[in-house]
Amino acid sequence: MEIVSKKRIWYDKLVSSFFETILRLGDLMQTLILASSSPRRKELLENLHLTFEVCSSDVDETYNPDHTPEDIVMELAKRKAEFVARRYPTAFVIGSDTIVVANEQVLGKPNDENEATKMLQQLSGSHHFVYTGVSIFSPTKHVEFFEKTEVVFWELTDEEIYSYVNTGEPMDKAGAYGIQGFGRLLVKKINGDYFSVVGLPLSKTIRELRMLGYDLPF
Ligand SMILES: Cc1cn([C@H]2C[C@H](O)[C@@H](COP(=O)(O)OP(=O)(O)OP(=O)(O)O)O2)c(=O)[nH]c1=O
Repeated sequence: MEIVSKKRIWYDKLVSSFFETILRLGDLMQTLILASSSPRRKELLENLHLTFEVCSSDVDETYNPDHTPEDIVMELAKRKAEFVARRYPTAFVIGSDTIVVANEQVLGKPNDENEATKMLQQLSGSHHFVYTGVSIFSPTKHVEFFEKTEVVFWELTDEEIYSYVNTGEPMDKAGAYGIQGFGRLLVKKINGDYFSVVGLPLSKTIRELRMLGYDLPF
């Protein structure tokens, strides 16, 4: 009788340590997913030597123009992250969205070179705001936030705008410029987070990830 119960105890211990090991392995294998097709966002995370997957989310990006810019970017970021988080509920998923706001007008990505030229004419010689919304799903929680950065452009000549549009750089970027590329030559100064203009407020995103329980290697 005593032998049976000792065997039982030994067996129970074995089973529980097996499950503990599985749980610990689960913790070790935390998966991070960037829900974006933006090469810039991918590069920003890669520069931190983080291990992550990229999963673009093909969501509808229409929004209610009566909403505030911060609500628009957070809503779109959430849509992107949620789409991927539904498929991978145990992962940490980051979604992000960037828009440019000049004179209360929202500028997204230009549809053609003509539109890019008009956007740059509008930004020339004045200031605008870049809003980036971030939405992060953890296996148990969701957080979202936005960053607002002021960017001031030099007065641009028609030739400058023409040759910048000809580089092709404006075409997949909100406001028709990339501050990380040739577009840096159009910028007189910025007030706020540079990385947010490129598409992902890095330090705040990493801080939020850590608070959600994601183990970072630094
Ligand atoms: C203002 C500015 C925007 N951008 C980019 C960042 C974003 O990629 C893009 C804004 O479009 P988004 O719709 O935010 O992103 P995306 O379509 O490129 O990628 P996804 O929706 O899959 O996440 O503009 C720059 O790269 N540099 C800049 O200076």
